[in-house]
Amino acid sequence: MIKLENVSKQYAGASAPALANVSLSIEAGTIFGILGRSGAGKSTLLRCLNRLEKPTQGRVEIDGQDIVQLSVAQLRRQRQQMGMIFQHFNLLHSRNVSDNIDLSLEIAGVARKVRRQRVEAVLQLVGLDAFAGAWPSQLSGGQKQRVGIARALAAQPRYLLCDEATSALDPETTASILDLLADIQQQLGITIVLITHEMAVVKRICQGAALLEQGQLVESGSLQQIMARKEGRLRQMLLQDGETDRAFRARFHAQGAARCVA
Ligand SMILES: Nc1ncnc2c1ncn2[C@@H]1O[C@H](COP(=O)(O)OP(=O)(O)OP(=O)(O)O)[C@@H](O)[C@H]1O
Repeated sequence: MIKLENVSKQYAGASAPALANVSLSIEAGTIFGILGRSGAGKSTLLRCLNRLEKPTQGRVEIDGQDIVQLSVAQLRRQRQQMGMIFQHFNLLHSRNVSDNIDLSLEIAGVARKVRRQRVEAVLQLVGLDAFAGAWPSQLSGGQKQRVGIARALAAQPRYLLCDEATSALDPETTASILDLLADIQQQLGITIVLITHEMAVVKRICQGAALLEQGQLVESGSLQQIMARKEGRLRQMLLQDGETDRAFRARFHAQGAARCVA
């Protein structure tokens, strides 16, 4: 479980905090979406979860341990629990698919035989077993993101952090990557935290969400809790989204939803 308590982040020289007293919980074994406009503090929040950023104040509890207080050695171990995938994939173009995945394992000191088995297993998991020897330049955007996901999973993390993982992809590819993430969550039981500005992403795969605005938390909770708040902003956003479909409304018994849809 992830628990943030009064987390604030003030960047040096910035006139306003990127995060201001944010408190929220993310249940283990769920997919959780972080929503907000550009500059709302989404990336900063995500980076506080793997301590790429150190909060100026507050607690970031991962499985009961406040990671703000960890030593460098403890932090290195903790980071192995946190896989990350990026909007622009961040693959090394001078390495083939297998070697891109293998690199972080090699750096982590994993034995060659174990690395080979892990690379094979994650390539199979993301449906790219036939592409082990391919070069990044030979892959589509969706395939590149599958490599990014495989690379993150090779270290066997308990958490997968996704920074706008589908923003660079067309709608069809986005859907297939989201379904893959949902599938992986089911198969591995990991917790996935994703940044998105698309309500459709939340509706398709998330069990919980949070909305940030100018560094402040507007609202958070499970989708059930969000949909039960009749005046809630997230409920309104979910129902106003053009893609709102019957299945979603039925899932949360959103009476009066039709009224809300433009
Ligand atoms: N390294 C940094 N140094 C100084 N200010 C920063 C830094 N990173 C982010 N900020 C500022 O903090 C605020 C929140 O940025 P952040 O990137 O977390 O927002 P975001 O919601 O992820 O935005 P986007 O969707 O555009 O990526 C913004 O005002 C941004 O300019």
